[in-house]
Amino acid sequence: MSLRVEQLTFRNFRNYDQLHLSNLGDITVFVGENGIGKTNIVEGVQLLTALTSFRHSTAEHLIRHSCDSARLEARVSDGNRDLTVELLLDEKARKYRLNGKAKRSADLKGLVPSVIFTPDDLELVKGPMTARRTAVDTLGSQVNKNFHTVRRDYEKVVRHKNRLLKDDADSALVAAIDEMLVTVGAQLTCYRAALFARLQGPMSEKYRQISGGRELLETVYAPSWASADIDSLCDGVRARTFTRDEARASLSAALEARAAEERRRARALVGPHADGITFLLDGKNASLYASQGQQRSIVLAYKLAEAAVIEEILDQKPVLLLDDVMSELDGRRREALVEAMERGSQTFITTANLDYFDENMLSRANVVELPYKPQAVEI
Ligand SMILES: Nc1ncnc2c1ncn2[C@@H]1O[C@H](COP(=O)(O)OP(=O)(O)OP(=O)(O)O)[C@@H](O)[C@H]1O
Repeated sequence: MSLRVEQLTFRNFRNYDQLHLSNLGDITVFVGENGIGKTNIVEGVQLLTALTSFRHSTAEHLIRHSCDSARLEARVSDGNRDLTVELLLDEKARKYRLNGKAKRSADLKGLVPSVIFTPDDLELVKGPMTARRTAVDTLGSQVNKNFHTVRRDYEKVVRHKNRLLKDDADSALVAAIDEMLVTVGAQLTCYRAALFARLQGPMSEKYRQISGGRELLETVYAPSWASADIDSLCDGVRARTFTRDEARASLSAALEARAAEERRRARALVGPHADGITFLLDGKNASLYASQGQQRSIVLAYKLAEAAVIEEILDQKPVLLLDDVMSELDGRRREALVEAMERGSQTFITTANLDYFDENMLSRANVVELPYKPQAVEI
């Protein structure tokens, strides 16, 4: 059985002086006026489950104004195990503890996975490539600790390389960092490609359900050494996977071919930070051609596929965090979400208006009305 969040306690987190929520059931709906602190709760749960914040918040943002530190705690249980996950924040550090023992965040990844869905997620389709890479990497980090470590190491290598190129450093130094880039970059590319291969099927299938089978959704993962020109990507490339040695060889060749250009532009152009991820609707780039409604459906299909992949890899249903998204979905898309909840994922939902929820769902939910001044909330 999957671990579920049973209790939440926040101290000096965002606008909460104290927040204590107990007896959390399958579905909890937080309802309240704009600016009351609904999203803050979802962010807190994400920090205690996915161990990251979709707002990419710093300690300064997370700690309640004029306080020095914050503490967040989740009691989780699967009926056999009772665990306490804590996050302690101050200006200098972000420390996690499990049952009182200090843990690196990498060690807790995947313990209580979550999938978050917010209105800003439209960026996943219409935003820059980096939004799609980040989404895939965040998922990868939850399902595979090594993915998390390799991605962090890779980011350090690229930062270092960019510094060298900016300083017009000696070519021996650039060659040395390129060697590291090939080793770490090939690993990251292989992890991404493998994860993508798992996501593709469920994503297309969820989209088919949501759209009533009217359009075909495909996803293309193009490593930085391949052409980013969608029109030139044949079916073979769409489905491509490769071994680590093949990735190393392709990365090395691309680095060599573009070395002069990297020197001229004084930045790293080859490597997983330049990989392309594209959604295609009936063969056309969805970022450019899909309507707003189609883009929303792609995001929803992606999120539902994420939940399916997490469950498949970790054998654990992820917690669903739905921040103010019900109002944006039409009946068919809402049904797809409700169906995912009914498959047993614990769900936290925020809304300013309960009218978007059907009676049947509300009757099964724990509805928490946040008070006007929610500094101290005890439920
Ligand atoms: N570090 C902080 N210290 C104190 N208050 C904060 C801090 N960070 C954010 N807030 C407050 O939290 C509130 C916003 O909370 P949140 O984003 O959760 O609102 P919401 O209920 O989701 O609103 P909406 O329905 O408009 O999306 C704002 O009033 C903001 O001033």
